[in-house]
Amino acid sequence: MANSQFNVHVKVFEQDVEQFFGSMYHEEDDEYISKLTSAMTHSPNWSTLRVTPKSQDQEMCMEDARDELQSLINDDAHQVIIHPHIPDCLCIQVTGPHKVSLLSNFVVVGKQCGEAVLRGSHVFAPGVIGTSNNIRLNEQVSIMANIDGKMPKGTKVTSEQMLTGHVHVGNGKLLMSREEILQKDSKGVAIQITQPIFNTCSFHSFCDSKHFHFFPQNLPSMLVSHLLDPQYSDKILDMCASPGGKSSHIAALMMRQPRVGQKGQVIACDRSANKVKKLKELMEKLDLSGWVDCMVSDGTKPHQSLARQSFDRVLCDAPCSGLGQRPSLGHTEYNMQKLEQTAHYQRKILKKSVEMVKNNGVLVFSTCTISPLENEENVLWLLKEFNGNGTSLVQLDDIKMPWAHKNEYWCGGLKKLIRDERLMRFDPVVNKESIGFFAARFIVKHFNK
Ligand SMILES: C[S@@+](CC[C@H](N)C(=O)[O-])C[C@H]1O[C@@H](n2cnc3c(N)ncnc32)[C@H](O)[C@@H]1O
Repeated sequence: MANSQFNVHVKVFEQDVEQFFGSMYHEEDDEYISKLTSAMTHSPNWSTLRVTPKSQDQEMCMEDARDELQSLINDDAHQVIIHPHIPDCLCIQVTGPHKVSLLSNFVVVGKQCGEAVLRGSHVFAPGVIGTSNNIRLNEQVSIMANIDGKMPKGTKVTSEQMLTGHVHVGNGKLLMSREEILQKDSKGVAIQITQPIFNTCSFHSFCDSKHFHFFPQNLPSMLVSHLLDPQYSDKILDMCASPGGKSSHIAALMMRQPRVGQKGQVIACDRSANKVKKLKELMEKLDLSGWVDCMVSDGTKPHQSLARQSFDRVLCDAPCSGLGQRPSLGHTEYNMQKLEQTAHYQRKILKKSVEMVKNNGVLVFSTCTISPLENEENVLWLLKEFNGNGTSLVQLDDIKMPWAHKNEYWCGGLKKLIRDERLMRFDPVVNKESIGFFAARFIVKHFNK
């Protein structure tokens, strides 16, 4: 049963951030902010997986991929659909919010764990903070997410404590005793979700059928690699590549392009050595090591082995505030000052990204946030910084963007850009199918003097 009462009373954004968004998004809809905060606590209504044939020589037949995924899921309630516009995307509908009854016994989890449950995960032992008294193995319990983060681990919790500061995120079956769950270094699934608020098939890592890899990836992230439009012989730089979703997608697209010229290459960089190690492991698992080279490189000062103006295409999928991620139980770690700092940091990486692109090459910039400081404002900054008066000119590419924002929530100079439909902006209020996201594609020219 759908629960129209799923109005989670959490503060989604800090007050100054909410005020700022309010000042940016107001013209046609003065209820926009309340719609936005409600949308942020809800799940997108599709789960999406990217499909890649396991062998380079195998044809990409989406009907076969859909059938193989459907049999892998083995559940008629979750129908797999081929996305009507994205050639390598399969979708599974998310239903909800469902009405789930509050039970007398419960387990309290941290905010992040609660968000993971809303996104389809079971509860893993490290995410548990406390429990009600006398919970028993195999019984049904309610899962309550602690929002303020103030409850100490190991608390025996009373129902009165649940009246404020907690959100009911689903019910499940207890698979471990209280002692097992709360002991140090406890691992594994502690509660198996049986009654989710949002119901979907959840995939936490990629899975395989006989002929296909299925890689869980959100819909706009998939579009980014299509926007980059990699060709078979391209040399491509991914400035911020971990955990590797887009690098692996770019390589998968490249290898299926007409084989003109020499085989190309993706250089997948990240600042963190540990993340680069995991990136390499992922590329090996996906049989992409022959296409993707992974290296430690800080985007604010790229590694000296990476020659300037040598890449056909550069992706700057910048570290961001993540304010588009949903369902969310609050993005309150970001105030305006932090948003400004994040946008500033992105500019440093963007500037270096421009330097790495060949003359007449392509740059794609993307974030998973809805903060205009990091998105539209950074686009305006980039166009001004490289306006051709110096040694480089950066221009928005003259293509119509899929999913460009058609509604004019934006004011001032930004509105013109939106009208031009040259920015891809997923808005959680408008785009029910996805998280909040942003991307833009540029052509870079250099005048070497
Ligand atoms: C949005 S994530 C990238 C997601 C990735 N493109 C994908 O599709 O899987 C941003 C990444 O940037 C990395 N990062 C942060 N600062 C960086 C820097 N100065 N240079 C390179 N990478 C950086 C972080 O480690 C993080 O993994």
